[in-house]
Amino acid sequence: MAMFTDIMNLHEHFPAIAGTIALGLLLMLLLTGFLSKQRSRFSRRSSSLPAVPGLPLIGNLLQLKDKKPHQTFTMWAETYGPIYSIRTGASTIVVLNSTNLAKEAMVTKFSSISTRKLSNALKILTADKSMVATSDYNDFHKLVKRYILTGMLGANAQKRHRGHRDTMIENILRHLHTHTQENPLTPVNLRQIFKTEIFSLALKQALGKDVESPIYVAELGTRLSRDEIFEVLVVDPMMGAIEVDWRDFFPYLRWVPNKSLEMKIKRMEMRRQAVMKALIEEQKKRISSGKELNSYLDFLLSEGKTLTEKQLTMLIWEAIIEASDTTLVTTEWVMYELAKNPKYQDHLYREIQNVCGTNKYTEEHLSELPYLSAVFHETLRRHSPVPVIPLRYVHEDTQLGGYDIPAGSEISINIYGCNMDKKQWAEPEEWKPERFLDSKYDPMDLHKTMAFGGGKRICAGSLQAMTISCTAIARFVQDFSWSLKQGEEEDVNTNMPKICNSEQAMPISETERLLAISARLLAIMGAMFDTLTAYERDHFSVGPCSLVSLVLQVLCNCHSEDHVYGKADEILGASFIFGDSLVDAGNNNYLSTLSKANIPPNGIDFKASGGKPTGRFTNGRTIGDIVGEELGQSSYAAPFLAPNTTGKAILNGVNYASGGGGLMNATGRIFVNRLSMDIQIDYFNITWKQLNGLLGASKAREFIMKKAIFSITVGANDFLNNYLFPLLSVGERISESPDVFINHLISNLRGQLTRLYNLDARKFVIGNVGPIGCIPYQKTINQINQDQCVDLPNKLALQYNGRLKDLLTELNENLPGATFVLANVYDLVMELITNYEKYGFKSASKACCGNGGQFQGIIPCGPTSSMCEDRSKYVFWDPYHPSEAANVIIAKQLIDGDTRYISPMNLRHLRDH
Ligand code: HEM
Repeated sequence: MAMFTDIMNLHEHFPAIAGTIALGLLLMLLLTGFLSKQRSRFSRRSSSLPAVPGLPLIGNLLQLKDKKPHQTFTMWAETYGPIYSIRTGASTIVVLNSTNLAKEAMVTKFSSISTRKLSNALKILTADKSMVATSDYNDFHKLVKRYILTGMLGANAQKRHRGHRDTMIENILRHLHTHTQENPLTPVNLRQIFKTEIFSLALKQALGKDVESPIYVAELGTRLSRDEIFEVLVVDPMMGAIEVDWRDFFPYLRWVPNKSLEMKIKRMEMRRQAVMKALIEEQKKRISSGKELNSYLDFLLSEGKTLTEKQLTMLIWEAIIEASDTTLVTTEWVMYELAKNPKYQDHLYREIQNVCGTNKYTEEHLSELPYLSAVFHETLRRHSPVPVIPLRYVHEDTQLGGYDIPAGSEISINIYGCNMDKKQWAEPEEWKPERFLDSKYDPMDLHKTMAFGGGKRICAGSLQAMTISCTAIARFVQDFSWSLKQGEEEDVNTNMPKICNSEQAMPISETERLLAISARLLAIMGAMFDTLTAYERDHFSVGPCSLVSLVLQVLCNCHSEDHVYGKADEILGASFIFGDSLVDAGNNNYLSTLSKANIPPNGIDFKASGGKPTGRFTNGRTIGDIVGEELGQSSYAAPFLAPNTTGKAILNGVNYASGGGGLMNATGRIFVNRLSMDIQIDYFNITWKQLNGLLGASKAREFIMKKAIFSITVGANDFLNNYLFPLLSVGERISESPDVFINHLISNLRGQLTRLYNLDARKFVIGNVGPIGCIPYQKTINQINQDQCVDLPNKLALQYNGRLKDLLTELNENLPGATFVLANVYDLVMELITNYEKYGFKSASKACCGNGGQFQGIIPCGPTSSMCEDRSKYVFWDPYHPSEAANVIIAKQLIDGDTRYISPMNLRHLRDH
């Protein structure tokens, strides 16, 4: 179902990808033979199954642009009937829109339609189906579904977790009361409070304990707060699940690499594994000390002896992520409807009063409150949090609704469509709880609608969802009166779930019960069931990761590094290069970013590419290239994100540097995308695992420790594109003094270097920040003279450099076996700028390539820039970066120079150390 989410994004970004589709069409023509075979097979066997007409090759993708897929499916059902087929790229999907057909697929024909179809991203995120919800229906599924029901979600297990639920409800109520007392006129952010508490419940049920203080995650080498853990375990995987991968639509293009996406997902997976491992290890210690709890982990450790460690981790994670969203979303919708309909709210309030009197509602009351149950089910019907069942795959020929459905088709069960079917529901658009008061419904039946699915794959958490949601609703209505902020009503009716920020939350009405509700209208992603929501769309930007770029990656860029300049006396094994645009060798080519250098005349002097741009932000080689070459490395360290940086290629080292990147994650936001140091190290973690696979654990360790140099060139952007750029970036300067900001930088760097040390790095060279007040950009915007530099940036650089020196001394003392070398780039570049003529330069103030102002320092280098005649005579290539000629001089000093510029030893010594 990530496909559906992809569709939405495809349409939002249509103009940007029009060219892509054109190229895609061409490519597809080559594959026509294959396609026609596929289609004829389908049509021969089910000739009369209605099909929604679409475009050649891409099928119905573009038609899904205006609305959410489940709404479009429902609209199509009016024309084509309750069962029809659509095509999304190369896949044929049979869409079911009525309860009878849904039941036929989920119950009667289950044995032929029980496998799951996952997107590429979901395959990685679910460890290839190692969870109840994403596994195929097989012995593993039966076993783990039994585990989750017995250990956590079944009726008996839920009794054992009663205390946690009561605590959760009391905490939420306490927050609401505090809010209304302290901020009686401000709307409350219900979602925020609920989210925190339900995450706490999920952790207690799954692991036995909430995260109360930051925990140390050994594999990430850092402590993470509870909020950060929520991001890693819940938010990131949900975002990852909806990442666009064109190869999901066109599986025959799976040979086309899409490495930046794969790495992004793998990084999420790696971080999630690391956090889960830390959480589980902590609880294992508790268990081995004899303290057992009623947690799912305790249960699995004693009962699930056949599970691998990875499976166990995935099952615990599943229990956390699946509890964290759908129940909250349903409850929020209920409160929205009650706030919108005071008549229904009063009805419910009176029912609760009649049954509970002055006592607080408890779970035991539910069977006596048919209206409460009706409110819950009507909300599930009208606002199903999982509007489309995760795609199922037909693995043997079958029939549905009398039509032949060939093996290989995908089945999409449109729950929303079933619940809006006019033949089954009178006025389905209306939210009318009383429809469920009809005597034909059993008040305690959990499955009055299809919202929880059906058959053998029916939702395992329905009991928990209903218990929590109904208790929360009853207590909210008992204690508060709820109303909507003016104007919200219309918003919701025209736009399905929409998320509002807290300023948009609704005001309270001043009644006795006092009200508090935010009008945050729900954004949902049912239990990883990748239905694109407003929330996801708000947070998700599709880059031009298109067929064009994918194909170009394969045909050009990725081969530009394929040369070997090899030397017989190969001494340095590998350089692992981290940093910013000063050393980026092309990673940003694979990102949707504004910081790119893969346009001419960048790279004009880069021999290995024949003068074509490679993504380096200079005319030739970077310092990293030159150092590797001089020290005998057999080929340049290739960009991590390049598709062919795999297999043995990584034995020459890998370059993780990214234009715009910094020590802080927020640095370089103005460029939209870039790899911060934290991400770069996460990526090295992936390389580390690959090296282990290639060489075996002990050889890999020796190779990394002895044969590899880790160079780090970073920090300038933290000043230029963060601290000194407060309006466009995060604006640290507004809230922090230079001392505090630099403290943060140093503490980040300490953590990052320690992480690399924990991943076996031993030989480090760290560049300090150059004289950033002397670059053509700064000189131009500050309108100073040729021989002047801007004071503040240089002062900040010097202050940081002083602290960096101390940090490296500290690490040299504290991390046994490691050598941290300081590259004094500041003094080196200053020397070049001050005495440029001595080094054969004609200018040290003007950019060779650029435009704007006295120093050509405003517009970066590109095809329309003016370019100097002799590139070897300029210290600066462009408004920010040194020329290759300057890089050569700097690199030579670092390799063989003395302690003025490189200390305590130069890089040749470091290599042989
Ligand atoms: C209102 C809240 C919820 C709704 C509407 C909902 C809906 C669904 C739906 C539609 C399915 C797919 C069924 C299928 O593929 O046929 C499902 C599966 C599942 N749900 Fe829920 N869910 C909710 C809450 C929860 C909670 C709170 C948990 C656990 C804490 C949970 C755990 C699961 C599991 C483990 C499965 C996989 C079952 C299987 O494949 O056999 N759900 N849910």
